[in-house]
Amino acid sequence: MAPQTLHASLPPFPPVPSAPLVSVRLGALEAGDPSALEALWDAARGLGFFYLDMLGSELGEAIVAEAEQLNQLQERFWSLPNAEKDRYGRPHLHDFFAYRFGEIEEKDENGDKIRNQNYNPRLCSDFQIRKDDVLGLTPRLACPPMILEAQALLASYMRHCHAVMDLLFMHLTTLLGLPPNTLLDLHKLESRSGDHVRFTRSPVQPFDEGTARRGEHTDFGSLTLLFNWLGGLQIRTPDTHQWVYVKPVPGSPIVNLGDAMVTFTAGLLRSNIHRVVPPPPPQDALPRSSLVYFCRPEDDVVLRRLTGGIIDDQPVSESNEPEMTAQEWWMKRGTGQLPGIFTKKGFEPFVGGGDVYAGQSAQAAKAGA
Ligand SMILES: O=C(O)CCC(=O)C(=O)O
Ligand SMILES: [Fe+2]
Repeated sequence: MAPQTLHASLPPFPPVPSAPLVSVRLGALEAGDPSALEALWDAARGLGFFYLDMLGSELGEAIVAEAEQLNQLQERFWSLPNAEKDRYGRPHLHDFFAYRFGEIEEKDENGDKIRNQNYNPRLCSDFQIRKDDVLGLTPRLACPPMILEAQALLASYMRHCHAVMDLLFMHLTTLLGLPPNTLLDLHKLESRSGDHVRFTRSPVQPFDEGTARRGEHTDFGSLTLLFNWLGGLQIRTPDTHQWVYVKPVPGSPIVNLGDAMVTFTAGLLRSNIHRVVPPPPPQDALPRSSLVYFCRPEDDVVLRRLTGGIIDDQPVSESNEPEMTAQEWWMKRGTGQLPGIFTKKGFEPFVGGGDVYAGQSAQAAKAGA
């Protein structure tokens, strides 16, 4: 039986224009169904986003059920007092794997930011739980007792999400004409990597263009598996350049490709820009959460184009940028040290002025996807 999800108990997603994501059935990918592979290939090159329909797959339905449980856990996490959450925040814990929050910037007469924990409402917040901590691959960062108590659930969820990633990597390797296991070998579950689960939270707030722009980003890992229950995620469509909502679909989380896949494939695959804004009415009266699994290349993988298959037919771009390992890349991108935006042409650092989107992406780096 299909797992129950929270969607049905929430106000409905309204009939606003929404992004044309195709739906790919996980069960069909597991069976190697050629039409599902074709849909995966088109989505990976076209929009870089698709729904992954979990229903009818044992693995998929387990993930949906676990995501609901983790969403209940994140409700409890978000209801902790701010002072308690701050114990697990930057900079005490880790520059990237930590609790982070944005605030409405109140300035004093000198233009200095007023820090008043009780007054300034917290804007979008997130909390990261590292795969290597949960699977015992690294000394564990401090975390609230409720997270430790959910160890079995988190470990199972991470293993299950990674199994989905493995399946996608296997098919994408074949579709790209690469030697067997090429992408799998760069993303082994038991190797150290920047994979993590993210809880995100946005309070009820009016739409604000400046805030929306600061959050525009591409994900800088390889593949992302995203559950959300209310609208608010928007992507900018490659053809019309319009921001459009992505409708949450029960049982069908969203998969999107990140910057590493663009680099590995010399621009064949797409990492599309996206952002989170308040949900469309009538969903805007509720705070919004999402649950994200980010899959990144193993820490010591050097980010450069792969050789083989149809990647070899791609033009060679002249770049003087120094090569980085995956770990250097996510650390720099995730902590705002490398503002910029990733496009088909590769990474474009923000140098100021000019492109209307460049300023947004400089700030987007702070969104730390
Ligand atoms: O909350 C969402 O729906 C998307 C979150 C996201 O894009 C991210 O955390 O990178
Ligand atoms: Fe994202």
